[in-house]
Amino acid sequence: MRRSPPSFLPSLRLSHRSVTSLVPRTNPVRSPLSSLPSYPAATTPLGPSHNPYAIRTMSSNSSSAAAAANHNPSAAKSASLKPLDPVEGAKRAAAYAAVDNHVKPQHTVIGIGSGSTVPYVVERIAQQGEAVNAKRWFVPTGFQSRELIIDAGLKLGDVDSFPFIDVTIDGADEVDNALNCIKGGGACHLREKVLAEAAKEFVVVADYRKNGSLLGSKWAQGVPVEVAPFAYAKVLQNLKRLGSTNPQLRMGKAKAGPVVTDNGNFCIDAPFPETYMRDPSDLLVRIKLITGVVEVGLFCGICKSAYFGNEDGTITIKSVDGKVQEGLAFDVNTPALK
Ligand SMILES: O=C(CO)[C@H](O)[C@H](O)COP(=O)(O)O
Repeated sequence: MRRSPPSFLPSLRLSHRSVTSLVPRTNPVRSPLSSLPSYPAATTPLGPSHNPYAIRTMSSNSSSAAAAANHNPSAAKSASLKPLDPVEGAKRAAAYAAVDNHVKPQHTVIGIGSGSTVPYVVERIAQQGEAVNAKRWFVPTGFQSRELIIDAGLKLGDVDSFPFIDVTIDGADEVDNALNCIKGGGACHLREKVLAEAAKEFVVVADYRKNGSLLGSKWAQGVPVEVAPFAYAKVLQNLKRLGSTNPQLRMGKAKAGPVVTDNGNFCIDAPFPETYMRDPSDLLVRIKLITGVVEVGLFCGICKSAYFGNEDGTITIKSVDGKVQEGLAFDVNTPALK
């Protein structure tokens, strides 16, 4: 269940945008974080069968310790979280560790990225408790993270109200050793890059499949390129001319026609040969200079730390200074820092 509007409401000066986050919504079952484990999938409008970013557990037992911990953070002290399959478990471990290390009580503006790892970020932040979260604003990178923020009962901000962000945490499709990233697997990379650049610290969370050394070796479908719809055919042509092998307009999965981004644009996936991927900053500039391109899913020189959950339950942390810490033990049942 969503919590009631907090008692600090009258003392805050709220923008019209922000107020919506404090008004209880009529549908109580939108969140993969709080309520979904308690409802059969068939009755959830955006439940696991519809929402690719819903958190998936190994069993459908509704009385999970995770749900209990989400509703009552103190429950996390006495009950263990439900085990997840290795990939989901890796996402959760990475997200929890990153939140514990980078989302501190003094942080009041937090950017929330997109994808299937980010729900665990929001889950861990919610576990930090109402007292600390009441002082914070959360800025989303798109529709999905906006819903996550609202459904977790957190205060929704916008980047035009908060152009300076303390920390943004986001997923990635692939990260190299210099912490360059491919992003945009969910076609959210324009807003994701704005929030990454607006943040004092940009932290990436991902499972082990995203931990690479040469961009494009693990994420083979190409560099996501957001384009103005009317220009897509010309951009496809120019991407080929630039050297992309078979760039494709991204098509919807359960809709006829192209994927339309949160900004009303199209998305092209442009694979490039290894020689191009060896210098992602150079490739980024070349693609961005094509007229009609709105943003490129290459994030170069922005990320400060990347957290990867591993199959064996450990985590790996790569830092921008080149330091790599591997095989770190992390217990997701440790209560969140308050
Ligand atoms: O860039 C993104 C969306 O545009 C996502 O952050 C990226 O696709 C990673 O997603 P996931 O956490 O599901 O692996």
